[in-house]
Amino acid sequence: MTPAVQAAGLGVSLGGSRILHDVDLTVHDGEVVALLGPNGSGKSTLVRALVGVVPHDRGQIHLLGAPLGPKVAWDRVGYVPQRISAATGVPSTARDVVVSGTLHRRRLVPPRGARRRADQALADVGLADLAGRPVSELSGGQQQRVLIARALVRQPRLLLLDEPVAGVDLPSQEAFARTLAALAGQGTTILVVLHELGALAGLVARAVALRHGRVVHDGPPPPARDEHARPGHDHVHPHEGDHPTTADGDFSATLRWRST
Ligand SMILES: Nc1ncnc2c1ncn2[C@@H]1O[C@H](COP(=O)(O)OP(=O)(O)OP(=O)(O)O)[C@@H](O)[C@H]1O
Repeated sequence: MTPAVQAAGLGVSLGGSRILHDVDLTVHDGEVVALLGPNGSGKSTLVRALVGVVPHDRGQIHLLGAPLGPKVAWDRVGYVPQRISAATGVPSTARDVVVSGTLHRRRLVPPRGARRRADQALADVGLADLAGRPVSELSGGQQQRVLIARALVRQPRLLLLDEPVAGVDLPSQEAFARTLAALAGQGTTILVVLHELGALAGLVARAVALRHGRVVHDGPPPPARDEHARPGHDHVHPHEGDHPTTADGDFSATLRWRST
C-alpha cells in the first residue's frame, strides 16, 4: 500500500544554516508515529517541510501517494501547527474558525453540513459549549483545541500535529487522546510531534527521534517517564550517559531529549 508520508533524503536550510540533514521518513497508512527530540532538533521544521510551509532543497516528499504540490489530496490532510493563536484579528467564533477547516484551494465555500461537522469537531475536543464564543475570548489552551478541531473537521486521512497538547490541561489531553484513538481506529494516519508521550502513550507504537536535524532513532517509543517511579521498574533501557545497548545503538541518544 502507498505510504501516507514518504520523505527520502530530505534536506532543509533556513537562514543560511542546514536544519535537516538527509532525513528519511516513511509513515505507513494507518500508523500513529510520534516525532520526538530535544528543542531545536528540527521536529517542527520536518513537519513544516512535509506540508510545504518551508521549502526543502534536497530529497523528495510524497503525501498520500502524490508528490508534494497541487496533486496532493489536501482536503484530506489536517495540520495543526505548533501553538499559535486561533484568533484572526477579524471577529470570529470558535465555530467560524473550525468551519474554515473545510475550505481549501478547490473549495472556497463551506460544504453543506459544515456547521454540524464543526460542532461535532468542537465536541470532540471538549469545546461544545464554546462554539459561539469569539476565539479572542478563549484561553491559550482552548484556542489550541479550536485549531485541533479545525484539522479534525476535514475528516483527514493524514493528520500532522505539532505539539498539539502543549498547554492543554490533563482532562482535555485525555479527551483528545480518545479522539485520536477513534481516528486511528478508522484508519487515519497520524504523525505527532511530542515532548512527552503523556496521554498519547497508549496510541503511539513507533517513535522517530531527531537530534541536530538527523534521525537518531526509529522504532519503539521510549518508556513513559513515570515508569521510573514505579516499584518493579527494571531499568533495562539506557539512560542519559549510558552506553547505547540497543540494536540500533542510538536509543540512549534518543532519550537525552528528556533532560534538555
Ligand atoms: N525561519 C528560521 N530561520 C532560521 N532558523 C530557523 C528558522 N526556523 C527554525 N530555525 C532553526 O532550526 C532549528 C530547528 O528548529 P525547530 O523549530 O524545527 O526545532 P524543534 O525540534 O521543533 O524545537 P522545539 O522542541 O523547541 O519546538 C533551530 O535551531 C531553529 O533555531
